[in-house]
Amino acid sequence: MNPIPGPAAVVVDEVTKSFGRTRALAGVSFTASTGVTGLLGPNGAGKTTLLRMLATVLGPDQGRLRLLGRDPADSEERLEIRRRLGYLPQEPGFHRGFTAFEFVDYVAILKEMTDRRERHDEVRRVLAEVGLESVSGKRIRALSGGMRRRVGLAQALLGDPELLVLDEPTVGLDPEQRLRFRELISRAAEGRCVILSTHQTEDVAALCNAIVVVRAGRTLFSGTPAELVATAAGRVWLDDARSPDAHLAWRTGTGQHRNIGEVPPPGAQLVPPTVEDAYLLLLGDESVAVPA
Ligand SMILES: Nc1ncnc2c1ncn2[C@@H]1O[C@H](COP(=O)(O)OP(=O)(O)OP(=O)(O)O)[C@@H](O)[C@H]1O
Repeated sequence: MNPIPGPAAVVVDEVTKSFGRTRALAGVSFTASTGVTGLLGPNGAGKTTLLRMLATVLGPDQGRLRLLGRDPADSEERLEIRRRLGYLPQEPGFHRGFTAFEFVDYVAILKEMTDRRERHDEVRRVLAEVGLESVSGKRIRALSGGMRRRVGLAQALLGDPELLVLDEPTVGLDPEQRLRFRELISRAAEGRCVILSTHQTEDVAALCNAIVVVRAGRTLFSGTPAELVATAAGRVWLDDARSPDAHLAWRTGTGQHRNIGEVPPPGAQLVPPTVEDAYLLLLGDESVAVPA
C-alpha cells in the first residue's frame, strides 16, 4: 500500500532538540499524510521527544514544524492544532482510582467539552469504539494492561481528531491484544493521519503505509515499507552455518542460519528480506547482534 496522496498533515523539517548536554534530536525531517506512519528506532533515538513535539507538548530548538497546516510555535495556531489532535503518551498518567468512564470524561473536560450531555455521549462513543463499553464503570486499577492501553486510545480519539499521535501503543500487550490493537489503529487511520512509535517491526510491516527510522536524533530512512524492504534486497541468505560475511545471523527453527549482511558469499541461497531485516541492516552496528 502506498501513502495516500494529499496535503501533508505533518511536516518536520531539520528539527533539533537538546536537554542540557543531551542532543535528543539532531536534525530530523519527514512528512506524513493520511494513513499510519510508523516511527522506528533504537532506545534513546529520540522517538518520544519527536512525538511530544507533534503533540505540541515540546517546541524545537531549531527547525520547522507544521501540523495540520498550522504553526505550533504560534499560540493561537497551537490551540487550533490541539483541538484537532489526539495523543496517547508513553505513560498516560492514569488516575487509577477513576473508572474508565471517569478518566475519559476528565480528559474530555480538559479538552474543553463543556456541554455535559454531549460530552458524556462522546465519552460513551470513544469507549465503544475501543470495545470497552462493558467495563466503563470499572476502576482503571482493576483493568488488564491491554484494557488500560485501550482506555488511553479512547481518550486520544475524543473529538474525532485529524491527527493521532501514539507513543508505543502496543508495548506490553500479549499477541492477541496486539492484533486487536492493530485492528483499532487501522480503523482509526481511515481518513486521518496516525503517527505511532514502536519497537515492533511486525506491527510496522502489518499496519504502516509509511516508515520513518530515526537513530541518534537523525532520520535514517523515510519511505514506504516496500522501499525499506528493497534496501535489503540481495543481502539476506540462508546457510547451514553462520556466515563470516554476515553482519547478523541466527539459527532458525529449521536449523538453518538466517544471515544478513553486505555481501553474501558466492552461491548463497538468497531469501526475500522482511521489514525487520532491512531495519537491522539500516541500523548496522547499532543493532543488537544475536549470537549464532
Ligand atoms: N526531559 C528530558 N530531560 C533530559 N533528557 C531527556 C529528556 N527527554 C529525553 N531525554 C534524552 O533524549 C534522548 C532521546 O530520548 P527519547 O525518549 O526521545 O528516545 P526514544 O527513542 O523515545 O527512546 P525509547 O525507545 O527508549 O523510548 C535520550 O538520551 C533521553 O535520555
